[in-house]
Amino acid sequence: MAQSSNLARLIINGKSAQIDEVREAVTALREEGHALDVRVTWESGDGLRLVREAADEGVSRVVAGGGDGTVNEIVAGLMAVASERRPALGILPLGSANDFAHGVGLPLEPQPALELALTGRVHDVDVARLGEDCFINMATGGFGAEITTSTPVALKRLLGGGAYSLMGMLKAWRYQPYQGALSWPGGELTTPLFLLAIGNGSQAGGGQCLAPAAKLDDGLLEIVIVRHFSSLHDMRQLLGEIERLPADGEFVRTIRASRLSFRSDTRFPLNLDGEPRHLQHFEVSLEPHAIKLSMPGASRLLNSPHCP
Ligand SMILES: Nc1ncnc2c1ncn2[C@@H]1O[C@H](COP(=O)(O)OP(=O)(O)OP(=O)(O)O)[C@@H](O)[C@H]1O
Ligand SMILES: [Mg+2]
Repeated sequence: MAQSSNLARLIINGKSAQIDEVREAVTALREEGHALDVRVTWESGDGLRLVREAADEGVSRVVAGGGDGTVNEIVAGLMAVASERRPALGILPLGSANDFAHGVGLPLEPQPALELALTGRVHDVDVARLGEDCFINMATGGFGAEITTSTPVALKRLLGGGAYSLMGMLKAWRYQPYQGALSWPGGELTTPLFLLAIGNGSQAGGGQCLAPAAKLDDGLLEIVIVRHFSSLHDMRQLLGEIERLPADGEFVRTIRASRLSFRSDTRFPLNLDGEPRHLQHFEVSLEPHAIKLSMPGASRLLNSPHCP
């Protein structure tokens, strides 16, 4: 069935299904006349199936209710639907970090968030494919994967402590660099890696803005490659470079490319929109303008933002 309807469907993580403000927001939008129905996930994989069902039933807009992991699964579900039948996407942020929602500049209160998800203007945004997975926000690897899976509070404390505490923690963790061979259109690099961030969106790890120039609609990924270091002196230099993100620094290299190929000597820890993976080899490519996302026109993640 073609998606000509005004049917909207909220697919919500079961963890958040009984929150009073969420129930009130759904009721309020129905009272405004929106045809909104709700499906609840129980476990991993449900989001994928529920998106497929929504598309088969002619739903025109799917709202992902949950954290970054839920958004990731709903996006993967949308990407599995043929583009001409693919519903648009709205987001009701209900996670602990909500990095994608923060980056986009979505409202975080359930009622305004659901209102925007259903009624906002849609913008075509890119989606990254990494093997069988997708990500819409950011993939982080190496130490980046570790920090984006730790809690925002622990991370803030750690980074707030500066180079000395970070060095101590790396020693305590016995952090070993991963040898990475990277190539992209126009360049290649083989280096011991401390951190890799591949941004379609800009922030991960509970507010860490690792790819500040990334845009969702420019057909490019902002890729930040951080080389490993061995002394406190090097680490200070590295932290300084991370602040500035030079194109070709001593430790930090920042690239904008539509694809990236990566190979390591062991399985490399990766985190895709908050979902952990371990891969020795991967290819990332971008599918331009793959999803219609309901978002503020003035979002700083749009290449050509426009006010409503
Ligand atoms: N009913 C449920 N209870 C618990 N977990 C669920 C349920 N339904 C789905 N999941 C799992 O929850 C994960 C997604 O969680 P999500 O990212 O939405 O929340 P979060 O981790 O709390 O938020 P954030 O990523 O912002 O910290 C997925 O891996 C999914 O498999
Ligand atoms: Mg981009």
